[in-house]
Amino acid sequence: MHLPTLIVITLLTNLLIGFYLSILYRRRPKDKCFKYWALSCGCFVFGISASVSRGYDVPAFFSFFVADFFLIVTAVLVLLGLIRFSRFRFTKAKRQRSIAILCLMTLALFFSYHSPALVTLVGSLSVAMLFIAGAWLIRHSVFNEPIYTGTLQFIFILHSVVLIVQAALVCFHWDNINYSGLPDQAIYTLLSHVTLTTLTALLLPWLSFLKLERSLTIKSQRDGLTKLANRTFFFSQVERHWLQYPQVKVVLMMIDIDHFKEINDKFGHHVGDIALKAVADIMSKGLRSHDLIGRIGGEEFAVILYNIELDVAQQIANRLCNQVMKQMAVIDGHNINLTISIGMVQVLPARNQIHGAFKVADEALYHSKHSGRNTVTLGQLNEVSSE
Ligand SMILES: Nc1nc2c(ncn2[C@@H]2O[C@H](COP(=O)(O)OP(=O)(O)OP(=O)(O)O)[C@@H](O)[C@H]2O)c(=O)[nH]1
Repeated sequence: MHLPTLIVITLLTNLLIGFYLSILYRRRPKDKCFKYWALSCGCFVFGISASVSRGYDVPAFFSFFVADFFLIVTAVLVLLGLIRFSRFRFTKAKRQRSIAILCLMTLALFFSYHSPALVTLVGSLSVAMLFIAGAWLIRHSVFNEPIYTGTLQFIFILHSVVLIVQAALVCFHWDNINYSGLPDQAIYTLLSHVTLTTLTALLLPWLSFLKLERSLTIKSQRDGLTKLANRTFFFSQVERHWLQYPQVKVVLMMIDIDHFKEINDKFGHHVGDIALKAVADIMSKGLRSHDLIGRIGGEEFAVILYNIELDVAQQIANRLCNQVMKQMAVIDGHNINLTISIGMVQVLPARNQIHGAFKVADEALYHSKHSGRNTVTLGQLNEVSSE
């Protein structure tokens, strides 16, 4: 492809992506990553435009030092955006070390711009190093989209390889490099460099949309106060599991806080909320990570214990009652003496007992309430028996 045309297309694409990212940043100023990535597109356009001037009668300070400096800043801004995006812990020590390395790169660039070969070597290796750091950063950050982060990591590594090849070509043709630019062979590495930068600029906003979509999905599935599954999500998960694993025995527990209205009336809703969160915490910590816990009403919870024997489930239910009684005696300085009542039933999903199971567990819970509360009642499909 005709090089000037490709460069013009790349510059225009980067300008458009930069403009788009700046609009995103204006709409969501909390997401600082967009600001850094928008600025990085701008710096890239400026850096490449400055380096294009190498074929003309432009001072080497501008066409080499300024151009390569802006390309280094481009990579730095991409990394800063990634740090913001992934909430990577960028400690003070790491920040100081990074600033020191950047100062060294700038100094090396400044002292080498009188030699076209040396400045190109320093510029290429600096940007390659920054992209290796980017790949490392992606690897050590908590991203939830393995395919896209894998692609991004691959692009970063490929980018570093391309720049290292460019540096090698410079070493190889050291004496042929003059102020009008790189040797012919390096044109391909330059092309790869601009293409990979454009790909990165395209992938980054895409990644952030996936992240936003995921966080909205999680919000729609969770109860805002306790962070447990909300009613809709809980029942959809139960149905899904019931259909997917019809042979797995499960135990369903319905859990209700005793005399919760009195706690609200006596101590206020604020204390009631703290108590709800504390009960949810006790359940989350006391159950296995694959069990499903949901807040299905104001002070009512439901739990599905998967693949469990009935006697073990009963022990767990009794333990929960005891833990709540002991740990919830005093909340926020008030003696609230909170307890819970539990109704439970064992179900074999294959027998299509879902709806009946909730009814029986509810009846068992009702039985617990009427037998003095702070107790567990085991229901059986078609009959209810107190423990
Ligand atoms: N603080 C707080 N209270 C809530 C919330 N959701 C529901 N409630 C309260 O929970 C109380 C439930 O009261 P009831 O249904 O009478 O039940 P109870 O007082 O626990 O009595 P028993 O269940 O019979 O032991 C009501 O006062 C609701 O206002 C919430 O998110 N926060």
